[in-house]
Formats: sequence, structure tokens, C-alpha cells
Amino acid sequence: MFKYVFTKVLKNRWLLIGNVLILAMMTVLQFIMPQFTQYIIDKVIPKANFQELFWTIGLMLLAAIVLGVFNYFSTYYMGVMSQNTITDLRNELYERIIRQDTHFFESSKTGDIMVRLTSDINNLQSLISPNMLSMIGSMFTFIGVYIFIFFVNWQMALAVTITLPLMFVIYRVFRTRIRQSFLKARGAQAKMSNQMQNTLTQIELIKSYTSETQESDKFAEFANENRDYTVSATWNQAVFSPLISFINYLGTAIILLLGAYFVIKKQLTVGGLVAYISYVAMLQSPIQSFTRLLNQLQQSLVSYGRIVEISQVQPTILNAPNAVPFPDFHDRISIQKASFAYPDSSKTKTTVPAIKQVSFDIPYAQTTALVGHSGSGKTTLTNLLDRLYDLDSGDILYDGVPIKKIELQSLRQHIAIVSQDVAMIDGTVRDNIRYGAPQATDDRISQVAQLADIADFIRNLPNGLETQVGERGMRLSGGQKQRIAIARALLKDSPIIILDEATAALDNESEKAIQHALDNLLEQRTSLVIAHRLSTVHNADNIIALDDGQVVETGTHQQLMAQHGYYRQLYDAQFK
Ligand SMILES: Nc1ncnc2c1ncn2[C@@H]1O[C@H](COP(=O)(O)OP(=O)(O)OP(=O)(O)O)[C@@H](O)[C@H]1O
Repeated sequence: MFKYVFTKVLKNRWLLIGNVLILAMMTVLQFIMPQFTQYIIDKVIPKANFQELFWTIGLMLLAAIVLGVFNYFSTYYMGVMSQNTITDLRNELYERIIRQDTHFFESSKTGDIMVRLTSDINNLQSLISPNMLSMIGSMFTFIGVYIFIFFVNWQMALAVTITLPLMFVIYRVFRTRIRQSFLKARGAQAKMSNQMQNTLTQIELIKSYTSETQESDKFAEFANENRDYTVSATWNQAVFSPLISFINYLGTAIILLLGAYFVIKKQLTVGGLVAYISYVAMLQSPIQSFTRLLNQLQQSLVSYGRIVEISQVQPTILNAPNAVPFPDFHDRISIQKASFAYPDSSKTKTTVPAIKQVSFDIPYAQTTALVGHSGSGKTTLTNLLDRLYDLDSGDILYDGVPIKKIELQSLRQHIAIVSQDVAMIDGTVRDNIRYGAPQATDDRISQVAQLADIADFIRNLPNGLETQVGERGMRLSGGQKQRIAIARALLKDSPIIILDEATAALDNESEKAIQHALDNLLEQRTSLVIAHRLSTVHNADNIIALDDGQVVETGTHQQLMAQHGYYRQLYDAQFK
């Protein structure tokens, strides 16, 4: 079960072996400490030998220093090992997640993936933390001390044994309750922060629909839930501590009663009794540790399961074993009887095909336009061209090479997409423009910014290319974002361009301004342009009209207008 974690731990095996050795020595030293007390009381005090007293105390202090040094090494190096292991695990999990198929992200909740990467991994971390090692160490102490006190006085050891299960049960019951209450409180905290996040991102919606009270009530509900669970945990803690103290006093009382009897009967020395009490006290912390260990194991098993669950999801969109680089493109992209239905994440209903038996060509160095009603499958087709999804049937050929035979990275490097929702990364304007070409010089960036008609805008920004955009930076308008996306695509310099409503967010003036730049961009390239505004596809070499996932018409603007069919209807609906 923990094989995966332990293979990681074994990478640091020398640290681990060193730690275990140190731990064993610490256990022995801890075991010896009460012997000094016994020796002083029984041997040194009766003889009134001060020299021996100083020597014994000196030795005891020396042992304490050695114990402290061991403790330092064990805590520090175990901490190093635990951090190495966890960092490896975290990086590996991130790497696996980022390489998953698009469908994986559409069917998982962002929050859930985040929790697996953070809290779940942290839970595993406590399994290999310095605490855990010392917990295991105290198990050794427990067994050793227990055998020893039986050996010294079995009657007293038996009396101690009566209180141990009681203590174990109390620890187990209360710790479980406390943990569960805290877990539920944490769940409520997560809901609170979700609600807070929603409020911050949807504040305009909330204000315009005057739903402040409704949202405040929701927040208060989660806050109250958090309070109730935390209060419940506090109650359990308040009862737990006095109970444990009482059991301890009970144990000490029994030992004192029996011990005094044996001392009076001369079957035990006073030093022996004092040492005995110290040994019995040493049993208490392993019981605590043991219950903690059990809880920790439970939690770690749950987290481990959740981590393994995602790490076992295999992406299906991968390089074929005999994949070839993208061909030296000069002829056409050919879509042949392509059909595709989005996978249904709930797997309860059959999925409706978004693309049905679609066939058409996108010739080299020409502009092909894709038009159709909303939901007719235009974006889906572009996702298939970039292999974000694989076709259910049919094929897409790039100069005759089937899409699945082309190396994935090479395919995507040859296609630049400017999509409807422009994604901005958290960084500067420069970072955003050169996202696909990190080596690009500022000169080159200025060139593409000029072509995308965003150069003046950037020049007037307070820090020019250095201006922060994205979540923590300044807000850009839809049109500005799109022009940055166009600059980004220009810099990528791919032979194939897909423009998905690239000009939708631009006003007429800006649209005209960048039309020239777009024309430049498209001239030497093969392009597929999706546009709702039919004025932008007038000049396309060929227009494909899609309806309900099927090609219903193809031809130039003039030809399709003359047909008085689907395209004409779309056109008239816009311009009449
Ligand atoms: N990720 C998805 N999962 C499931 N179904 C989807 C997904 N994306 C789109 N669809 C569905 O597939 C169909 C085609 O959607 P698509 O986004 O390709 O249309 P579109 O023509 O680009 O629309 P628009 O012009 O409004 O952007 C729609 O019925 C839509 O509901």
C-alpha cells in the first residue's frame, strides 16, 4: 500500500538508517536516566560520598547533553528527509496533473485537485515526519520499559497494566472525536473561503441583482457551522485533559500504595520506588503516541488513496509509438468524415455528438471560414484540429499524415490559436506576449505589438512592457486582451492559425485597425477563421457553414449568398 511512498523514502535511505540508529541510542539513553536517580538515592546518599555524588551527577548531565544532541540530529535530518520525499511527490503529482487530457480538467473540480496537491500531500508528510519517527521510537521505549518493570516488580507492573487499557480507550475515543470535529470545522472553513472567493469574483453580479443579504446569510451559515464544530472539539478537549490527569493520579496512587508496602517490607529500596515511578511515567507518552500514530495512519491512508486515484488516471491523448514530426506543410489539412461526442463525466447518459460526419479541406496558405449558429460545433472542430480531443471516428490529415501519427508537441507548435476567451497569465505584458516564445527579444516583441495594433497602448502604460497584468495586475479590456493574444500568436510564428472570434471584442474602429495586421498574419499562412460577424469572412477563400455539427453549405461569400440557403439566412439576420 505504501510502496509508492516508501520507494521515495528509500531514495534517502542513508538518512533513514542514520536516523533509526540515533533513535535506538536515544531509547537506550532515556532508559538509563532513572538509573542515576536510583543509584544516588540508594548508594550515594547512604555513604555520604560527595565525590561519587558529583561524578554521578556529572555523568547524568553528560548523558542529557548526548541525548539532546541526538535529538537535534534526529529531528533535523528526519525533517530534511521528509521534505525531500514530499517535494518529490508534489512535483511528480503536479507533472502528472498538467499532462492530463482536457477532459480530466473539465470533469474535475479545481478545488478538489488543489486539495490533493496541498492538504493530502501534507497528510502524507506527517507520516514521514520527525514526529512519526519519534512515535515509533517511543513504541520501542514502551516495550522495553514494560518488560523491565515486570522484571523489577511484577505485582506493581500488573497494577499499572490495569490503568493502561483505560488510558488507551480514553485517548482513542477523545482523539477521534476531536479530530472529526476539527475535520468538519475545516470543511466549513473551506466553504467559507469558497463563498468569499465567489463574492470577490462575482461582486458585480451580486450588486446588480442586490443579492447581498442572500450571500451574507450563506456566509453566516458556514461561519456558524465552523463555530459549532470548533466548540464541539473544545468540549471534548475540556473533558479529555482532566480525565487523563485523573487516570495518571490513579496510577501513581496505586504504585505509591503498593510501592510503600514493598519498601516497608524491605522488598524494594526508596531509590527503586522513585525510579519505578519514573519508568511508569515513561509509559504514558508512548500510549499517547500510539493513538496518534493510529489516527495519523487513518488520515494518511485516506490521503494516499486520493493521491493514488489521480496519479492512476492515464492520459489517452499521447504520442503514438511511431509518431513523426509535423510534416513540411505545403498542401492541405483534410478533415474526413469526422465525428465526435464530448465524453460524459457522469457516465449516466449517452452523449450527443457535437460533430457528425464532417468532411472538408483547409488548403495551404488559404483562409477558410467557419460559420454557423451558436452551439453548431465550430469551437469543437478547432479543438479536434489541435488534438485537445481525439475523434470518435473519421480522420484529420495534415498533408496526408493522420493526426494521431504526428508528435503531439510538434503538432501544437505548428498551430497558433487565438480563442474567444483570451487567457492571460499572471505576469507582465511582455511575459504575456512571449508566452509561446520565451526567447523573443524586445525588438521582436515591439514588432509584433505594432502589427497587432497594441504598440501605442503598451507605450502609454505606466511601466510599458513591464506593466503587470493578470489577476494581480491591471485589468485589460476584452479588445486589448485580444490584441495581446494576436501579438502572442504572431510571435509564435506557426504556419497554421486558428482565429476563434478573434475580432469579436473589438469595436469597429479597432477591428479595422487590426484587420490589416491580421491580413498580414494570414497571408502566408493556412488559416481557419471562426466569426459570428459575417463581415469579417467576406474575403475568405472558402466558407464552411456548420449546423448542428454537420456541414450544410460550402463556397465563397458570393456563391453562398446566391444559394439563398443557410448562410444567406445567417447573413440576412445580421444585416437586415
Ligand atoms: N466541454 C464540453 N463538454 C460537453 N459538451 C460541450 C463542451 N463544449 C461544447 N459542448 C457542446 O458541444 C456543442 C458544440 O459546441 P461548440 O462550443 O463547439 O459550439 P460553437 O459553434 O463554437 O458555439 P459558439 O459559437 O456559441 O461558441 C454544443 O452543444 C455544446 O453544448
